[in-house]
Amino acid sequence: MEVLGLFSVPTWLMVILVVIALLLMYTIHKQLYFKRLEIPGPTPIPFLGHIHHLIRKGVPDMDMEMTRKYGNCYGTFFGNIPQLMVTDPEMIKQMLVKQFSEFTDRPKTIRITKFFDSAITVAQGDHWKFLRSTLSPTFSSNKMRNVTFTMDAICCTGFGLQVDSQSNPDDPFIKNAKKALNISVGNVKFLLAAMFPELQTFIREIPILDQEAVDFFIQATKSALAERREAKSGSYRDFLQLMINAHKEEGTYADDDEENDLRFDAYKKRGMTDTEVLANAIIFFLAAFDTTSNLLTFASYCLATNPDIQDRLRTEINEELGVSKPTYDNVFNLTYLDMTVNETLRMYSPAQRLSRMAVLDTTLCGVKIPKGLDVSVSVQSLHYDTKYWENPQKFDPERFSPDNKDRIHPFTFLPFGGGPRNCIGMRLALMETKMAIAALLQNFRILTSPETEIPPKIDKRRGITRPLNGMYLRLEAL
Ligand code: HEM
Repeated sequence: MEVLGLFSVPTWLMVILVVIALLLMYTIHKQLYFKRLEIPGPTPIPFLGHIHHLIRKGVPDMDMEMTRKYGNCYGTFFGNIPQLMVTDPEMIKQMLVKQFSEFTDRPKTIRITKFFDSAITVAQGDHWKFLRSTLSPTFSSNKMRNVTFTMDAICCTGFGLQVDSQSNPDDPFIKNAKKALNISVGNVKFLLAAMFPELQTFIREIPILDQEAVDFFIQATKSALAERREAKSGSYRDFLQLMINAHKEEGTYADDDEENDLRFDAYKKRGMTDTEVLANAIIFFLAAFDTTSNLLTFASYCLATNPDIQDRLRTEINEELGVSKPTYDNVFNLTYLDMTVNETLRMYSPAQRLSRMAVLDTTLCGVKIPKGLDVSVSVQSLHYDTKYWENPQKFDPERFSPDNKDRIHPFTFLPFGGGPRNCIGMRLALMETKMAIAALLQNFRILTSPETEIPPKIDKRRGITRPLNGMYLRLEAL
């Protein structure tokens, strides 16, 4: 093929060059998104955006570095998908609470599977509203009074199954929970979806969760469901039963394939489908297990490395509880325990980001936000910002004392998110963690060992803050 009559290029080469040029124009157009909105941010790499930073540094470190460089509101790219990062407390309050109706949904940056579209964490609009109002009663204080420690509690509140995580670390529930959460982003379909978001309509399944483990939970929940339906007894009081009741009450049980009316009333009428029951049972389990167990791990580490704080906490527990077992009611009266858990959540927040999506064109404190934009909050940047926390690297429960608590700048401490779409399991998580710490300190002294990593290295490639090399501590019986 002649080019401008000057030289000739083989047709196949010409086609390749044109395709490359078109692809470059595509990615440049996508990545000029924040320039068009006049929002600052680091220069993205064509197609990858800032994925390379995420892989190299992990979410918390990347967010902190970028916040230092670009301030409280800047744009980044996950592939070609724009993400607005916000750490301004006023903007966060507007988005999570005051303008909630404009930010009701989480972004579906990458659609994992159709199956998980039915999960409360992912569901949108009226569908989410229906799921949230159906599932919320599970976490009433009466329910909380009847449960015990993390894995057992979640299996018990969620599935009505007996799991003994304390004495059997090989329990299939534990093994599969750990496996399911080994989320991998180095997957070709996942990267393609990030580079060409439009392809997501065609790429229906992006298996970033371990499918074998997900199948394990699907089977476990199906058996629990079948058992309930056969037994027809009203003795179960967990959330699986609540979900089953949700469609029994209304009588009109919908087919999973049926196209449902998106109005809230229509959802209420049709009750929950089998897929919704299954997806939510699994999501509750996954959302609950790793977060709570890591909070407990880091709380134990903080107490082991701060023996004076541990002694003061034990004194409070002994004075208030004596030899009584920790319960829902008595642990929530322990002020210093609350301060210690909050400070652990500040330093080692299991959740690293909160995300919302604009459901319409709007503005947030004067910043123009187009419909569909992912707006994310970096929890770690907020929790370590020297503007709000003096000497943030220091473990200091006094920050949360009754005297100091009121001085904490609102919307700078967000371990459980905020607004109507905050963590539905917050009370359960706090109760389990506080009961576990109280029981531990009544019976043991928590000590470091020669293997304890101080400070612990954090696994940066996971969505949840956890120690990279496990946590080695010693327990000395009292
Ligand atoms: C220390 C433990 C936990 C932490 C730090 C934590 C943190 C969070 C955070 C930050 C969010 C996002 C909130 C937002 O976007 O504003 C969230 C959502 C959620 N959490 Fe938790 N969580 C914990 C334990 C649990 C437990 C025990 C359960 C259930 C048994 C649970 C179930 C959920 C669900 C279902 C959502 C989505 C809520 C919705 O979209 O309506 N979490 N959690």
